[in-house]
Amino acid sequence: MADTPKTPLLDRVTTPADMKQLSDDQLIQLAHELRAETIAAVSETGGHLGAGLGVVELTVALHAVFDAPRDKIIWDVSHQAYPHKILTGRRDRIRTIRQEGGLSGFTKRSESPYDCFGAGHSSTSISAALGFAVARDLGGDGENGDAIAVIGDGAMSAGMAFEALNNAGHLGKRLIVVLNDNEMSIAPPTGAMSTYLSKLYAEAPFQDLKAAAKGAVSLLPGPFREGAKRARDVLKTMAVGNTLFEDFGFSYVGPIDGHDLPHLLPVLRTVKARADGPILLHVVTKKGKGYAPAEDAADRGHARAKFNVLTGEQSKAPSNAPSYTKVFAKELTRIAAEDSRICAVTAAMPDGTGLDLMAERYPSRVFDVGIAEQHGVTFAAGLAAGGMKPFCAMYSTFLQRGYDQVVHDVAIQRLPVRFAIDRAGLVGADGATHAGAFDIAFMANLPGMVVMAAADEAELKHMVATAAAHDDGPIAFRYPRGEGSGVEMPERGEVLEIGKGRMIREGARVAILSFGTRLSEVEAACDRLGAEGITPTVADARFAKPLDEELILGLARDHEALITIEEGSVGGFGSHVAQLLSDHGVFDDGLKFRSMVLPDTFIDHASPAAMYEAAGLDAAQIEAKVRQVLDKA
Ligand SMILES: Cc1ncc(C[n+]2csc(CCOP(=O)(O)OP(=O)(O)O)c2C)c(N)n1
Ligand SMILES: CC(=O)[C@@H](O)[C@H](O)COP(=O)(O)O
Ligand SMILES: [Mg+2]
Repeated sequence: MADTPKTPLLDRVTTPADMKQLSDDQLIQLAHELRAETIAAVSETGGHLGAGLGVVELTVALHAVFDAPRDKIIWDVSHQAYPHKILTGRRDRIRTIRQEGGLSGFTKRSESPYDCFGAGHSSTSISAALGFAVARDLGGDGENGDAIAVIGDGAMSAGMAFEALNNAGHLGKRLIVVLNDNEMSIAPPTGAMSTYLSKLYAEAPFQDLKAAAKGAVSLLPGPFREGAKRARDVLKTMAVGNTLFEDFGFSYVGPIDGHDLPHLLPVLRTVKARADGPILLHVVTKKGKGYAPAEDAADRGHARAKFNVLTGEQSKAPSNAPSYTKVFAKELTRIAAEDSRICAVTAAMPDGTGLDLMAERYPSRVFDVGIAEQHGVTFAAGLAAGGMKPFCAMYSTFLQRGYDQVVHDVAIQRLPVRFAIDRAGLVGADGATHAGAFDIAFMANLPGMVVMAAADEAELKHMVATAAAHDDGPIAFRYPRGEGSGVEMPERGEVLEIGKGRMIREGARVAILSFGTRLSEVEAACDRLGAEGITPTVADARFAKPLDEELILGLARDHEALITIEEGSVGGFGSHVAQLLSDHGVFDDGLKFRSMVLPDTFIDHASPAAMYEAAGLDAAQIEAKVRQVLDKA
């Protein structure tokens, strides 16, 4: 693996059509080359590794058997789609993946006709595939292709996947669902569904079937001769019967070894030849397959920084500042030691939210509900109603999925659920699907919801303590991905007064009211302006709801101009401040008001700094805004 991989077959494949010329033996060789190329590419860029390695053979088989882009192959989450990208005309750009201006780390319709449906969030593939199947049958775009959803066992834990199965079973359309079961989510999967899937292949005569299938294929002189008949026999033997999926109206085929192309190819060919309704093919794979440092890692190489291919060692930028996630998790664990009613909920992100730290100490008070944000929020509401103090720790972008539950189950009932909203703002390489752009707007609009944003990691510590102490209704605090700014850390978080901001520096003429971690950029801008004698006042709002009315109205009264800034979309903090000023008739007195928010576009992946520059929210653009309101632009 140290040398540049030799890829004679991969060099011949510029689109999946080129694979139709290859024999089954050559497809096996192609899979080897594709795996080597995937490892080599991700070692140079970083990104999602383990899931892609687990579906190398499946990717080859699907593209060899089906005819994309006429047939629609829909990758759930699509973090496993790197091999698909390599085979579908993007090999020359695969080393740009997740970099500014480069390929997306997920499927994206605007990137390629082979990415027929974009993703990033999980468990959407069956619904989308069913939509394609129905559109096909209604003559939508005149195409007649198959719709194939490839969904992982983790993604299958989500309610949305079952809503789709339920609907698909009822409609009875020809639809192919490939369940890629690697017994892993990002962390080991939890829940009854995971246990059920494991039982399916533990109980099936898996090895025997595998041998039978191999035998059937080896009898064939050529890959296609009598292939359909033989594979049909294989299929007949393999259908297990009485599975949950059959009760949903699907034909169930499997489980089969997803790394065994001589097994996979004839089964897929037969599925293609014979499916006449919804069919679920249960494929068993290994996340990280074929690369020891990934296979041996606890997360099976889910995501990696750039790494050394020989050793698997990752390169990481050195930093002394703690990550926001760790600060949250440590403070919560400290408080949990003092209060046995503190508990926490994660939706399949125990490491990402830091709750694995708390789970080490208090396993019975940390709940991983699977990829089930909707359930997670209502479960937290139930915990709160039952007298516990739940922290619902979710990434901003994934909390979107639980929004009705936030409104209906938490806010309307004024239940004291504490929302720890991680990955708030622009996250970088994961791009638009993962940007935490909307939570300020969608949380602060809810009556009775307290909404805070941490300006730095010390502030976050205070906000965790504040949330723990807040029993009078729901409360949310947001913080970004990555490391803090290295500020001095208090021993323990202080409980903040609800609805009170803080003054950072007193100046004249222009006041900048910051909500969240743009504060450091605001300070940098003011330092530069100070050299020219322009000295804005700076305040940290801390709360978007309730607003610190005294502070804000005072700033408005004492300055010619007021600028708000936040790492969120329009409709958030700035809008609430504008409403307050309007309610108090402040604009009538001639205040110049500017609200700096994310632009009304989805910003493509790049470094967070580059994304904020594109968004117009960096120090230089804050400086320009101050000059502009002072007519000194
Ligand atoms: C709605 C939503 N919640 C959480 C995530 C984060 N996430 C990305 S991949 C993943 C695990 C998916 O597991 P699985 O579907 O089994 O795929 P595998 O990585 O095992 O191939 C999770 C939890 C997400 N993408 N979307
Ligand atoms: C595919 C997916 O949704 C996750 O793997 C996500 O990329 C994790 O993001 P963090 O790296 O911010 O935890
Ligand atoms: Mg999985």
